[in-house]
Amino acid sequence: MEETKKVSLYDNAVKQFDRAARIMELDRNLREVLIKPKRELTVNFPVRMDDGSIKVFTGYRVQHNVSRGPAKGGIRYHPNVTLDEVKALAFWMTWKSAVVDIPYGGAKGGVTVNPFKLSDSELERLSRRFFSEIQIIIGEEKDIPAPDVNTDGQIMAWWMDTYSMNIGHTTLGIVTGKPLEIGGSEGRTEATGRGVNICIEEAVKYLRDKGKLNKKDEAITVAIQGFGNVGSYLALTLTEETKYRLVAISDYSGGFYKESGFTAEEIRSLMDRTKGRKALLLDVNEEGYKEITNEELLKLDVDVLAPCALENAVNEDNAEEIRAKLIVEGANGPLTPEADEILLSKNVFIVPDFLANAGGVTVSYFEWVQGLQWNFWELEDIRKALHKKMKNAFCDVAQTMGKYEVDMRTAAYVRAIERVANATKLRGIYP
Ligand SMILES: NC(=O)C1=CN([C@@H]2O[C@H](COP(=O)(O)OP(=O)(O)OC[C@H]3O[C@@H](n4cnc5c(N)ncnc54)[C@H](O)[C@@H]3O)[C@@H](O)[C@H]2O)C=CC1
Ligand SMILES: O=C(O)CCC(=O)C(=O)O
Repeated sequence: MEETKKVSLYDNAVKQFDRAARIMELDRNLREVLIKPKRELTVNFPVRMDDGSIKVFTGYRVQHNVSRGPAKGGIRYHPNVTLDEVKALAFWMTWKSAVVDIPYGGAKGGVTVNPFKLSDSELERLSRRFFSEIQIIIGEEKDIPAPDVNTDGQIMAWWMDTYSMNIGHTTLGIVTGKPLEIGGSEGRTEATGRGVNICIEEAVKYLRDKGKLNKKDEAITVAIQGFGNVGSYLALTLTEETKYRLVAISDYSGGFYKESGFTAEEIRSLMDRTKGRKALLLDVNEEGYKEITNEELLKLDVDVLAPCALENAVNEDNAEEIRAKLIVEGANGPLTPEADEILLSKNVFIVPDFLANAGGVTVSYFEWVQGLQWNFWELEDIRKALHKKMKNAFCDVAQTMGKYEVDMRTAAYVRAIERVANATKLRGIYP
């Protein structure tokens, strides 16, 4: 039987880095320093199940780079989590923090588990045990976890409580994405989706200025894959503005198409009804919407496609059939390098993940600063500060595109690598 080689997400991420490294003529030794993760921790840990049996789970925390500040990044619970995936996600976190210029390095974590197969008490025991296991490398000035796929405010609360109990006092700065009642920040839950929205706005302006998007009075049509934290808040913020027509949404179970566009009220209602469950949109059984598959959604004739679910959604098998003019990556790694190449050759404008979805880590940074000071800000101030950060980063990267005549992903790497490389050299790690 022919053996198929599994594609490494981390190797794919390094390929993206290398394209930028070549263009900026990055020193080869410095490249070695910058691509390698600093620390990789694997933990196998027991959890008592409700029936009294013990199950051993595997989890990871990878700190990719800490030159510009503490390691920072979410932790996901998913059956397909591997060390390779977590390494790639940690790698992207480094460039994400750098491209929006917040003083963090990059980290990511994951537990290989299907959380929907656990009871609430099993989920709590797994969460608390896992967090204790990784406590040897985390800390409010060392490495600060946050939510990601299938982890939410409740899990952040358990993690914060576990760490605080273990060290003997409440430590708000150990985790971000916490509920408001226990030191969370206004605006964190919506932040990633809102940040993606800001990038769509800036990209539409950019394309209009360049004469590449000729729609004037008509609404911009959008399709969103994924209706979790990122996708649902992107949907909500877009439908609150008349300049967009959100025509398609989806989740793991499939999607809905609505030619006239979803209203904010409909999105709010879908969010309420799918909250805390597997987010199975199709269970909602809505009237007046057409059911579509995820593949159909990706190939819709829309102005903007926002993949906000998992990695590799757009790949060499479907990239040719993508019809959107603008792709704004809400998820981490939703396009394979092969898809990227095909789409660029078709002149599709792509706002890369580590810029497009940096709103989450930006407001996490605000939450961390507030938590360290025990002093909390108003929602309006958070939204304003987020908007400023995202817009500045977008414009900075757009300028770099012009300077080097490259695509936006490569330009974003160039800006991010410049910052991390400078920090590395200044600190003297590089001889
Ligand atoms: N939560 C955050 O603040 C941030 C998340 N991200 C990234 O955004 C992506 C989504 O994360 P969240 O929204 O937080 O996760 P989530 O767990 O809240 O939602 C994930 C969504 O994707 C859907 N989904 C899962 N597998 C799918 C498939 N095969 N096809 C279609 N839909 C599928 C799920 O049904 C759910 O609607 C991930 O790549 C994550 O790393 C990036 C930056 C920050
Ligand atoms: O909020 C954070 O610290 C990081 C969120 C995250 O994991 C990501 O941006 O991919």
